[in-house]
Amino acid sequence: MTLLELSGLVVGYGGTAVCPPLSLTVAPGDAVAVIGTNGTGKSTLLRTVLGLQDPLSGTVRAFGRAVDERERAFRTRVAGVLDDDAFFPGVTVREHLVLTARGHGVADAGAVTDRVLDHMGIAGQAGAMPHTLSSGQRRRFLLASALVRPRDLLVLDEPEQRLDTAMRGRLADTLRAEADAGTAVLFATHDDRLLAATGARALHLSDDGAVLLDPDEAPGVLAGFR
Ligand SMILES: Nc1ncnc2c1ncn2[C@@H]1O[C@H](COP(=O)(O)OP(=O)(O)OP(=O)(O)O)[C@@H](O)[C@H]1O
Repeated sequence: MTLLELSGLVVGYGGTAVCPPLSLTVAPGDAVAVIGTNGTGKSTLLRTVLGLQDPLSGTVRAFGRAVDERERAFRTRVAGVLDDDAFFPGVTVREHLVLTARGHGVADAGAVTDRVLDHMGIAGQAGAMPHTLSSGQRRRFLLASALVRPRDLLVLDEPEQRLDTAMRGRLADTLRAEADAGTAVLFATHDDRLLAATGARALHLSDDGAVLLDPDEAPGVLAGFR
Protein backbone atom coordinates (compact mmCIF):
# COMPACT_ATOMS: atom_id res chain seq x y z
CA MET A 1 0.00 0.00 0.00
CA THR A 2 1.29 3.46 -0.88
CA LEU A 3 0.71 6.19 1.67
CA LEU A 4 2.70 8.99 0.08
CA GLU A 5 3.53 9.29 -3.60
CA LEU A 6 5.76 11.95 -5.14
CA SER A 7 5.74 11.85 -8.90
CA GLY A 8 7.95 13.97 -11.16
CA LEU A 9 7.96 16.47 -8.31
CA VAL A 10 9.79 19.77 -8.74
CA VAL A 11 9.83 22.17 -5.78
CA GLY A 12 11.09 25.72 -5.50
CA TYR A 13 10.23 29.39 -5.33
CA GLY A 14 9.00 31.91 -7.88
CA GLY A 15 9.15 29.37 -10.67
CA THR A 16 12.78 28.45 -9.92
CA ALA A 17 13.48 24.83 -8.95
CA VAL A 18 15.73 24.26 -5.92
CA CYS A 19 16.32 20.54 -6.42
CA PRO A 20 16.12 17.95 -9.19
CA PRO A 21 12.80 16.33 -10.13
CA LEU A 22 12.05 13.42 -7.88
CA SER A 23 9.71 10.49 -7.55
CA LEU A 24 9.23 8.48 -4.39
CA THR A 25 6.68 6.16 -2.86
CA VAL A 26 6.38 5.71 0.88
CA ALA A 27 4.36 2.94 2.49
CA PRO A 28 3.05 2.66 6.05
CA GLY A 29 5.97 1.70 8.30
CA ASP A 30 8.60 3.12 5.94
CA ALA A 31 11.29 5.47 7.22
CA VAL A 32 12.84 7.73 4.59
CA ALA A 33 15.51 10.33 5.27
CA VAL A 34 16.14 13.24 2.92
CA ILE A 35 19.83 14.07 2.85
CA GLY A 36 21.99 16.55 0.98
CA THR A 37 24.32 19.45 1.62
CA ASN A 38 22.99 22.85 2.76
CA GLY A 39 20.58 24.45 0.31
CA THR A 40 19.80 21.33 -1.73
CA GLY A 41 16.09 21.73 -1.10
CA LYS A 42 15.31 19.35 1.77
CA SER A 43 13.17 21.80 3.75
CA THR A 44 11.45 23.01 0.59
CA LEU A 45 10.58 19.42 -0.28
CA LEU A 46 9.15 18.74 3.19
CA ARG A 47 7.13 21.97 3.11
CA THR A 48 5.68 20.89 -0.23
CA VAL A 49 4.84 17.42 1.10
CA LEU A 50 3.02 19.10 3.99
CA GLY A 51 1.00 21.17 1.52
CA LEU A 52 2.47 24.44 2.79
CA GLN A 53 3.59 25.37 -0.71
CA ASP A 54 2.58 24.19 -4.15
CA PRO A 55 4.83 22.06 -6.37
CA LEU A 56 6.32 23.86 -9.38
CA SER A 57 5.38 20.73 -11.33
CA GLY A 58 4.60 17.10 -10.69
CA THR A 59 2.37 15.81 -7.92
CA VAL A 60 2.32 14.99 -4.21
CA ARG A 61 -0.38 12.56 -3.19
CA ALA A 62 -1.04 11.33 0.33
CA PHE A 63 -3.65 8.73 1.22
CA GLY A 64 -4.63 8.61 -2.46
CA ARG A 65 -5.38 12.34 -2.80
CA ALA A 66 -3.45 15.47 -3.76
CA VAL A 67 -2.17 17.04 -0.53
CA ASP A 68 -4.14 20.00 0.74
CA GLU A 69 -3.44 21.21 4.24
CA ARG A 70 -6.83 22.94 4.31
CA GLU A 71 -8.46 19.51 4.37
CA ARG A 72 -9.04 18.23 7.87
CA ALA A 73 -8.81 14.65 6.62
CA PHE A 74 -5.20 15.40 5.61
CA ARG A 75 -4.27 17.36 8.74
CA THR A 76 -5.61 14.73 11.11
CA ARG A 77 -3.30 12.09 9.63
CA VAL A 78 -0.13 14.13 9.14
CA ALA A 79 2.07 15.47 11.92
CA GLY A 80 4.83 17.83 10.85
CA VAL A 81 7.61 19.58 12.74
CA LEU A 82 9.57 22.11 10.74
CA ASP A 83 12.22 24.53 11.87
CA ASP A 84 9.74 27.12 13.02
CA ASP A 85 7.99 27.81 16.25
CA ALA A 86 5.07 29.99 17.21
CA PHE A 87 3.34 29.86 20.55
CA PHE A 88 0.16 31.20 22.11
CA PRO A 89 0.92 33.83 24.74
CA GLY A 90 0.11 32.84 28.30
CA VAL A 91 -0.15 29.10 27.52
CA THR A 92 2.26 26.68 29.16
CA VAL A 93 4.18 23.83 27.55
CA ARG A 94 1.75 21.24 28.91
CA GLU A 95 -1.30 23.29 27.98
CA HIS A 96 -0.05 23.63 24.37
CA LEU A 97 0.34 19.87 24.14
CA VAL A 98 -3.04 19.10 25.73
CA LEU A 99 -4.69 21.55 23.32
CA THR A 100 -2.98 19.87 20.38
CA ALA A 101 -4.03 16.41 21.52
CA ARG A 102 -7.61 17.48 22.23
CA GLY A 103 -7.81 19.31 18.90
CA HIS A 104 -7.04 16.02 17.22
CA GLY A 105 -9.64 14.13 19.23
CA VAL A 106 -7.38 12.34 21.72
CA ALA A 107 -9.70 11.25 24.53
CA ASP A 108 -7.17 11.01 27.36
CA ALA A 109 -5.19 14.07 26.25
CA GLY A 110 -3.80 14.84 29.72
CA ALA A 111 -2.44 11.35 30.29
CA VAL A 112 -1.00 11.11 26.77
CA THR A 113 0.65 14.51 27.20
CA ASP A 114 2.22 13.53 30.51
CA ARG A 115 3.63 10.35 28.97
CA VAL A 116 5.12 12.27 26.04
CA LEU A 117 6.54 15.01 28.30
CA ASP A 118 8.25 12.29 30.29
CA HIS A 119 9.48 10.49 27.16
CA MET A 120 10.99 13.71 25.80
CA GLY A 121 12.58 14.54 29.16
CA ILE A 122 10.73 17.82 29.65
CA ALA A 123 8.27 16.87 32.39
CA GLY A 124 10.08 19.41 34.58
CA GLN A 125 9.19 22.15 32.09
CA ALA A 126 5.47 21.27 31.87
CA GLY A 127 4.41 24.48 33.59
CA ALA A 128 6.89 26.74 31.80
CA MET A 129 6.08 29.23 29.06
CA PRO A 130 7.61 27.98 25.77
CA HIS A 131 9.69 31.13 25.26
CA THR A 132 11.53 30.45 28.53
CA LEU A 133 12.82 27.04 27.34
CA SER A 134 16.38 26.47 26.21
CA SER A 135 16.74 25.87 22.46
CA GLY A 136 17.13 22.11 22.97
CA GLN A 137 14.16 21.98 25.35
CA ARG A 138 12.12 23.91 22.79
CA ARG A 139 13.07 21.34 20.16
CA ARG A 140 11.98 18.53 22.48
CA PHE A 141 8.70 20.37 23.03
CA LEU A 142 8.08 20.80 19.28
CA LEU A 143 8.77 17.11 18.70
CA ALA A 144 6.41 16.31 21.58
CA SER A 145 3.67 18.23 19.77
CA ALA A 146 3.84 15.64 16.97
CA LEU A 147 3.81 12.71 19.39
CA VAL A 148 0.74 13.67 21.44
CA ARG A 149 -1.58 13.45 18.46
CA PRO A 150 -2.62 10.66 16.08
CA ARG A 151 -0.49 10.34 12.92
CA ASP A 152 -0.11 8.09 9.91
CA LEU A 153 2.63 10.24 8.38
CA LEU A 154 5.31 12.00 10.41
CA VAL A 155 7.33 14.72 8.63
CA LEU A 156 10.30 16.17 10.51
CA ASP A 157 12.86 18.72 9.36
CA GLU A 158 16.24 18.01 10.96
CA PRO A 159 14.65 16.72 14.18
CA GLU A 160 18.12 16.21 15.71
CA GLN A 161 18.85 19.93 15.74
CA ARG A 162 20.02 21.25 19.12
CA LEU A 163 19.36 17.93 20.87
CA ASP A 164 22.05 16.53 23.17
CA THR A 165 23.60 13.16 22.41
CA ALA A 166 21.36 11.15 24.73
CA MET A 167 18.22 12.75 23.31
CA ARG A 168 19.43 12.07 19.76
CA GLY A 169 19.59 8.41 20.76
CA ARG A 170 16.07 8.63 22.19
CA LEU A 171 14.95 10.31 18.96
CA ALA A 172 16.37 7.46 16.86
CA ASP A 173 14.56 4.91 19.04
CA THR A 174 11.37 6.93 18.75
CA LEU A 175 11.50 7.16 14.96
CA ARG A 176 12.17 3.43 14.69
CA ALA A 177 9.25 2.70 17.02
CA GLU A 178 7.02 4.98 14.96
CA ALA A 179 7.86 3.07 11.80
CA ASP A 180 7.45 -0.28 13.59
CA ALA A 181 3.98 0.87 14.64
CA GLY A 182 3.09 1.50 10.99
CA THR A 183 3.60 5.25 10.79
CA ALA A 184 5.40 6.46 7.67
CA VAL A 185 8.32 8.67 8.71
CA LEU A 186 9.89 11.22 6.36
CA PHE A 187 12.66 13.35 7.81
CA ALA A 188 15.51 15.57 6.68
CA THR A 189 18.75 15.07 8.54
CA HIS A 190 22.45 15.91 8.62
CA ASP A 191 23.16 13.25 11.26
CA ASP A 192 24.66 10.02 9.90
CA ARG A 193 24.29 8.30 13.29
CA LEU A 194 20.57 9.09 13.39
CA LEU A 195 20.28 7.79 9.87
CA ALA A 196 22.10 4.56 10.72
CA ALA A 197 20.15 4.04 13.94
CA THR A 198 16.78 4.43 12.24
CA GLY A 199 17.75 2.19 9.30
CA ALA A 200 15.94 4.62 7.03
CA ARG A 201 16.25 4.59 3.27
CA ALA A 202 17.82 7.86 2.18
CA LEU A 203 16.84 10.13 -0.67
CA HIS A 204 20.00 12.00 -1.60
CA LEU A 205 19.44 15.41 -3.21
CA SER A 206 22.31 16.91 -5.18
CA ASP A 207 23.06 18.68 -8.45
CA ASP A 208 23.43 15.23 -10.01
CA GLY A 209 19.81 14.32 -9.23
CA ALA A 210 17.67 12.75 -6.55
CA VAL A 211 18.90 9.24 -5.79
CA LEU A 212 17.45 6.70 -3.40
CA LEU A 213 20.25 5.00 -1.42
CA ASP A 214 20.26 1.68 0.39
CA PRO A 215 20.18 1.84 4.21
CA ASP A 216 23.69 0.31 4.29
CA GLU A 217 25.36 2.95 2.14
CA ALA A 218 23.37 6.02 3.18
CA PRO A 219 25.13 6.88 6.49
CA GLY A 220 28.53 6.72 4.74
CA VAL A 221 27.34 9.10 2.02
CA LEU A 222 25.99 11.50 4.65
CA ALA A 223 29.18 11.30 6.73
CA GLY A 224 31.08 12.18 3.56
CA PHE A 225 29.50 15.66 3.55
CA ARG A 226 31.58 16.60 6.61
N1 LIG B 1 11.27 31.51 0.98
C1 LIG B 1 12.22 31.33 0.06
N2 LIG B 1 12.24 32.08 -1.06
C2 LIG B 1 13.18 31.90 -2.01
N3 LIG B 1 14.18 30.99 -1.93
C3 LIG B 1 14.21 30.22 -0.83
C4 LIG B 1 13.25 30.34 0.22
N4 LIG B 1 13.53 29.44 1.19
C5 LIG B 1 14.63 28.79 0.76
N5 LIG B 1 15.04 29.26 -0.43
C6 LIG B 1 16.18 28.77 -1.23
O1 LIG B 1 15.91 27.44 -1.64
C7 LIG B 1 17.10 26.67 -1.62
C8 LIG B 1 16.83 25.41 -0.82
O2 LIG B 1 16.58 25.79 0.52
P1 LIG B 1 16.16 24.71 1.60
O3 LIG B 1 15.94 25.45 2.88
O4 LIG B 1 15.06 23.89 1.07
O5 LIG B 1 17.48 23.82 1.68
P2 LIG B 1 17.92 22.69 2.71
O6 LIG B 1 18.41 21.55 1.91
O7 LIG B 1 16.80 22.43 3.66
O8 LIG B 1 19.14 23.40 3.45
P3 LIG B 1 19.78 23.22 4.91
O9 LIG B 1 20.56 21.92 4.91
O10 LIG B 1 20.69 24.39 5.01
O11 LIG B 1 18.67 23.25 5.93
C9 LIG B 1 18.19 27.55 -1.06
O12 LIG B 1 18.97 28.02 -2.12
C10 LIG B 1 17.44 28.69 -0.40
O13 LIG B 1 18.16 29.89 -0.47
